[in-house]
Amino acid sequence: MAQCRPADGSPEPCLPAVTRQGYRDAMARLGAAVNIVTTDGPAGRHGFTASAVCSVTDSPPTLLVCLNKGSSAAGAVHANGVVCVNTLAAGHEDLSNLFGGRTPVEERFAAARWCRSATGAPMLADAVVAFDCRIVRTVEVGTHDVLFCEVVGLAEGGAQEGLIYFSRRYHAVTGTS
Ligand SMILES: NC(=O)C1=CN([C@@H]2O[C@H](COP(=O)(O)OP(=O)(O)OC[C@H]3O[C@@H](n4cnc5c(N)ncnc54)[C@H](O)[C@@H]3O)[C@@H](O)[C@H]2O)C=CC1
Ligand SMILES: Cc1cc2nc3c(=O)[nH]c(=O)nc-3n(C[C@H](O)[C@H](O)[C@H](O)COP(=O)(O)O)c2cc1C
Repeated sequence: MAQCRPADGSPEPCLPAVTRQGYRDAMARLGAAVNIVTTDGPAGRHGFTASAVCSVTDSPPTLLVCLNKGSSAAGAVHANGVVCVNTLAAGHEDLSNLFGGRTPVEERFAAARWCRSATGAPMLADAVVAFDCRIVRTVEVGTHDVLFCEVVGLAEGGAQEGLIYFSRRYHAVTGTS
């Protein structure tokens, strides 16, 4: 790596200080699947786009979602206590941008077809895969809440191409050889 100096006993740090923008630029190089995380219940329907989603453990099946505390979806997600993580396919780029902010909730949902999952959270009809979840723990870290979500239902779709967000752009990836 260009910034890494040899370990020659020098007291200087090996890497420069990390700024917020530097961190974001670095994270832009870390490709990730794109998901729409939905919720419904007493606090109403909401949803947001999330790339910060990751598997935690398979026993019990648990994934995590990082949710910005300032998101308009945050109140509903916490109050309802359930989410459906809908993993997007190639062709869902516009839907991802709609759920990516500043669009009224009803406009977001009007742009796709949804089913009701067992928890009540909206499940995207043509998702690559959908994880129906109950939020079992929340940990606050800086600007975000890390939601630990126990998966109580699964639905696999038939899409052949997934969607990856890398270098601030969407890329279709194929699962067939
Ligand atoms: N984890 C998050 O909250 C993420 C938020 N976003 C938001 O979506 C919009 C478009 O994203 P980009 O074009 O990739 O722009 P960007 O240049 O702001 O972000 C580059 C990368 O940095 C990370 N990142 C961005 N904002 C972050 C935040 N507040 N907390 C933690 N990590 C963050 C993500 O990995 C993102 O792909 C931005 O407003 C960005 O803040 C995007 C990806 C993840
Ligand atoms: C590709 C992409 C990935 C995103 N990933 C996340 C994420 O992991 N966590 C998060 O809180 N926000 C993420 N966002 C931003 C939220 O989708 C957005 O802030 C959210 O919809 C709230 O906007 P609102 O307050 O206008 O509703 C992402 C946006 C895009 C476009």
